[in-house]
Amino acid sequence: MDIAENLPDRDRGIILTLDSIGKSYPMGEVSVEALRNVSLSIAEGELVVLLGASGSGKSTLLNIIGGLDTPSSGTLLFGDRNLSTASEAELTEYRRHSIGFVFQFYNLIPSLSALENVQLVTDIALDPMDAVDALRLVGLGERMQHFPAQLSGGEQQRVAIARAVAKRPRLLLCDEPTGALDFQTGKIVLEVLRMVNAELRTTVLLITHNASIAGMAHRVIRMRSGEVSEDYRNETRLDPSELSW
Ligand SMILES: Nc1ncnc2c1ncn2[C@@H]1O[C@H](COP(=O)(O)OP(=O)(O)OP(=O)(O)O)[C@@H](O)[C@H]1O
Repeated sequence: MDIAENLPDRDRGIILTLDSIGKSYPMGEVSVEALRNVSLSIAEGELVVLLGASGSGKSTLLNIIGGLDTPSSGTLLFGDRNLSTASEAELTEYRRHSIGFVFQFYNLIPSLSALENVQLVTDIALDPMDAVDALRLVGLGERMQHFPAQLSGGEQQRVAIARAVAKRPRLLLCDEPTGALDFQTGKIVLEVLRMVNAELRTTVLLITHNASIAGMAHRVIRMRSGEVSEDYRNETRLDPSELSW
């Protein structure tokens, strides 16, 4: 199957290639095999939802893709750059410039305003967006001077998304971005991610245990016991407002 099918022509390159990725954690006498023989590639511009039950290996995979952890075996390419043999310094540079992270808990600095939280990143990025533009993009143009405690959970997550996209990463990695949010607020955050993917053309990999979210993806990958158990494209995508759980 052409994994870039339905994508605009300019987005048909492969951004990420995983070949037989394995990850084991030594635990005394035994070791936990968190990932086994994971092979897949992701096309530039795709919005991929990675599903799986707790313990299936989703976060481990995301951490390896994001350069936060290294595989025990196999090869990981970002474009044609081999990350499985990269040094710590190279991985730091990769994380800093190529990857945006959004986690379940927003990790904002409480003593800084929304704008200052985003500026922390734009101050050190190579070719950042204007921090004000990033906050307007996520619909927070009117709340920029607010501190995290003055914002709702959904608004704080939108600040976190603005912070992640402001450095113009090629890949946005989201680990349970709606996990701490109620249904309606979660859908607003998912709409922001859909819009970032559509308008900025940022490749998005979103991991969740919530199978309902799969409907908004170009492509769905399901993990079970450290392996890819399913990998398919949605013929028709749902708008986040049409999702229900
Ligand atoms: N640092 C670690 N040391 C030992 N075992 C680990 C470590 N990190 C993860 N594991 C194990 O690897 C397996 C996969 O964990 P992982 O966190 O990737 O799953 P997950 O699908 O993201 O789960 P969840 O949805 O609960 O976050 C689990 O069995 C977990 O206990």
